[in-house]
Amino acid sequence: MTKVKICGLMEMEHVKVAVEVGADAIGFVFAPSKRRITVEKAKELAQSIPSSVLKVGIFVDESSEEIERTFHEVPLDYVQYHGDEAPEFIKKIGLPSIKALAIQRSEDVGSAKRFDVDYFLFDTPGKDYKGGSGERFDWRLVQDVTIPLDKRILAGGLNADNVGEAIRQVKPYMVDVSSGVERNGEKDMQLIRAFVRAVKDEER
Ligand SMILES: O=C(O)c1ccccc1NCC(=O)[C@H](O)[C@H](O)COP(=O)(O)O
Repeated sequence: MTKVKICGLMEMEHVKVAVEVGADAIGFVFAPSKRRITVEKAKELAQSIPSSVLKVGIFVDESSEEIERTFHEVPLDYVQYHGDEAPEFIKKIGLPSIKALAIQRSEDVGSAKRFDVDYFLFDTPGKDYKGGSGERFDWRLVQDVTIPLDKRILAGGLNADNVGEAIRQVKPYMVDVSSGVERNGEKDMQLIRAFVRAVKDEER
């Protein structure tokens, strides 16, 4: 069964509904974004999340000190590197990791081999911020890549209507959504429920 990550949560009611409907991971954005959350707030939300649900911190070219401090203080399960972090930087920090790759051309996936990380997150290049654009990229660009299926997370413009097709085409280990579960720029409980249901309805 494909796993689901709901990203950019900032309110307790949204965390609760995501957990209740069976999200496997929740993402907190600690980078410039309209979804940026403070460490204190993320810590409060994290306390209501059972250990079976992974807590992921999203960082963009942040210092190692700040990443390590946030990881332990929240506490998080994974660090998602969403900027131009070097492979050596990620390796030196040594925390469980996800590297986001902005996919525009097939060559963009090629950089993956430089990284020793737990997962790769394929995303649409950001516009206002580094991620969370709400736009899809061409999924054919990541269909025939050599990255093992169980290391692939698909993101970028997913929603309840297109996630089934995305899973059939890309066969990711996990799908990730932010804009697709928002209405008027705010997370929406019905859309969170609909997204998770759409993923769970789709067998790998
Ligand atoms: O979501 C953000 O605002 C964001 C800002 C800066 C870096 C990363 C960000 N999001 C990371 C995610 O994992 C998003 O879920 C992913 O980019 C997909 O977003 P969307 O296309 O809106 O579903």
